[in-house]
Amino acid sequence: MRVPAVLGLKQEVRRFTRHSPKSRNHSRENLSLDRHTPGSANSATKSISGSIRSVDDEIDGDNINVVVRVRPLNGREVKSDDTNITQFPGDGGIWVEEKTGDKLRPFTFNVVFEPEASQADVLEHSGIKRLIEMAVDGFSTTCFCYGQTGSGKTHTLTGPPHLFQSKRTDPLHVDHGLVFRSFIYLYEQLKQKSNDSSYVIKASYLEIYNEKVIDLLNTGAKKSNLNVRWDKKSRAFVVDNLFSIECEELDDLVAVLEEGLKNRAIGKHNMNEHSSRSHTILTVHIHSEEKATSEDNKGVYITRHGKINFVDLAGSEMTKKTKSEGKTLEEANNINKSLMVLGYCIAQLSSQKRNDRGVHIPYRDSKLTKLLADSLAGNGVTLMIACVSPAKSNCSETMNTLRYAARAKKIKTKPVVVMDPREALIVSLKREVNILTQENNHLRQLLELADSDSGMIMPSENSAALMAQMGLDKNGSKEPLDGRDSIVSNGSMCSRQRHRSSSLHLPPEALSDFDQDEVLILDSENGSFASRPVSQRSHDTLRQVSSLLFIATPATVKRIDKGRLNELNSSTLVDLIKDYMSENHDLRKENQDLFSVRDMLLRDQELVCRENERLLKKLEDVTSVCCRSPIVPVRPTYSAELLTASYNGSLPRSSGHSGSAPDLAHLDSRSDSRSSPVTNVWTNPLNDSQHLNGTQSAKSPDLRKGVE
Ligand SMILES: Nc1ncnc2c1ncn2[C@@H]1O[C@H](COP(=O)(O)OP(=O)(O)OP(=O)(O)O)[C@@H](O)[C@H]1O
Repeated sequence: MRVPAVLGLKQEVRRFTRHSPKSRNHSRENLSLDRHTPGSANSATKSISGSIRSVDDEIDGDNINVVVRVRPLNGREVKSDDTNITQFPGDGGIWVEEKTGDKLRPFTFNVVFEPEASQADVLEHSGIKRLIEMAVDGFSTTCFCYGQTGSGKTHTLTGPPHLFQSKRTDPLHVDHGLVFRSFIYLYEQLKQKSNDSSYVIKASYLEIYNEKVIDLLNTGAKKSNLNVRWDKKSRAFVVDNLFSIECEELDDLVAVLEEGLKNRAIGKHNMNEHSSRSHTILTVHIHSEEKATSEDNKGVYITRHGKINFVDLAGSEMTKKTKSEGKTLEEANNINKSLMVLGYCIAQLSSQKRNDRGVHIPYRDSKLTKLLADSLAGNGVTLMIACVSPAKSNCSETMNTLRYAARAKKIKTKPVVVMDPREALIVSLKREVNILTQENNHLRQLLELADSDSGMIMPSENSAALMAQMGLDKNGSKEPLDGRDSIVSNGSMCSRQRHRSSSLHLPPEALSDFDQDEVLILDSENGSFASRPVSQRSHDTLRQVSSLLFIATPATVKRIDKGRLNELNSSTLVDLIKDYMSENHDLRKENQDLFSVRDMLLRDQELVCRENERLLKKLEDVTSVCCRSPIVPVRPTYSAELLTASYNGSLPRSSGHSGSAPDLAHLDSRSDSRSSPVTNVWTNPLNDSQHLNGTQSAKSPDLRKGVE
């Protein structure tokens, strides 16, 4: 479904699909994380015993969320009789046996996935779903996989290499990784959103190979090194000239993934047949536009720019073990160097000293850390998946990874919603106008300009004479007032004081009795002045108004001896009242100016909206002629198949797939496992007493060392 929508000021090529937000659980401009618990994830969590502690439940404020995935022993390790050194006590714990017979080293994370955990489990319980939801809501989010070479990072993110190598990818394959599954979840989310919102999805894919940034979607520019620079406006590092492909449908996004996987640098070494020789960052940008519904922002369209980065880091390597030589050795050195900088940044960010001033985080020391800077300690939300091998032969690497991960867990970020600056300004100005309008009303009340008997200035003999002298009618008004700004009624007339020391000719002693934050009210009975307090808030507001409209701020309020006002001569009183009248006039003008600012903003916005509508119509014409990026290859349609029902739920047996029939056997087995409480998920040997007493006895960890 494609419907033109009203947009902000972007001149980009856009296509729109309207979706409906059913529940917006995150406060949009809230800086802290909401604890969102998607029902499905939660119910699944409950059915799984053992070493899972869902991030959904346990998220630690705005700390980086860290989960660990332990891969199964691989063929080579099994062949060489390598042993498993990891144990899973439950509750996000993992124990590692550093030396045979030695005490176990305990670590705790948000979630630990045991070797039997499936790819679907990682989607359900890693917290990635919440990240996607937050990205849809305008947050900048990142999921990155970290670990030694061959520990399963690429497997976790994109699945085994053969998955996308065949001509026709099976969209229902159980081995599909987190990225593919997240794409489906993302489009499901968008589909559920209301008609009030429109979304544009764009994707870019880059790799950092030997410290060169290469666009994986722009094969024309053969491996040219893109420039990474600091962007003042977005206050982040950006890559110049990176291709960004608009993805109207799930298929487009999958095509981007395929294209990137095809072009990324893969090598072979002793520990991995398909080793990633570069770090890759796949970014999905989610531009959303929603009509504001709150009273304050009615009529305003709020644009948000959320994104989700999937970062597949190349694995750290012991070159002795991998037996790297020549080109592979050079790659390994570069990989290790950038990972070392990343590790150093993580250590600095997590250290207590960070709160001290002057702690330097060396983001600039590598392209990887530059591009991850915002995810690590900026305004984003981050999920780290630490991948480890359970094999004894990889013990030191596993310990290193877990130590890194434990450090990363301590890093705090400050998530914020990224809004279009212009729209953010409109929203904040509207809010300000609203506050000022209220404040003006409040001030009027304070000044008793509304219908009020007390403190009202009824022309007494004295004042009537004075007013006649000033050419005022008995209402104290010189000119007719418009309805909206009428601030004089029932013959009342008063004002607050402003800078008028020069125009007032009051004797100094007459000013001594008044507090600074008071206004003068002329008493109708005896023609004398009485003081009324002005709140601090009113003063603040006056200051705000002044700064908005460039009007001088009242600095102080004069002190006047009310008892001696009657002693003032009539010309002084005339001056005083004239001054109040001009003050009154100023107030009215201020009010008018505020209204015109608001009207101007609304008019401006209206124009922008119309212009956008026009551009959209044009774009509709253009996109109907050329609706696919030439970079993205045409591929079979996943969308119809996968989005008609949840990937994890039951899909219809008859599908609109143009190619071969989907592998429903996989699907069935998955559905079966879901419906049964006994899932094919990791089990916790320690929760299972039989297991405990049987072959796999868990040793008690050396708790004196403390949980990391
Ligand atoms: N959880 C798992 N279940 C089954 N096989 C796995 C799992 N994790 C990894 N593997 C297999 O182990 C091998 C190495 O995994 P992978 O290539 O993902 O490692 P990596 O950490 O990305 O390595 P590198 O850093 O060298 O790229 C692959 O054949 C992969 O399919």
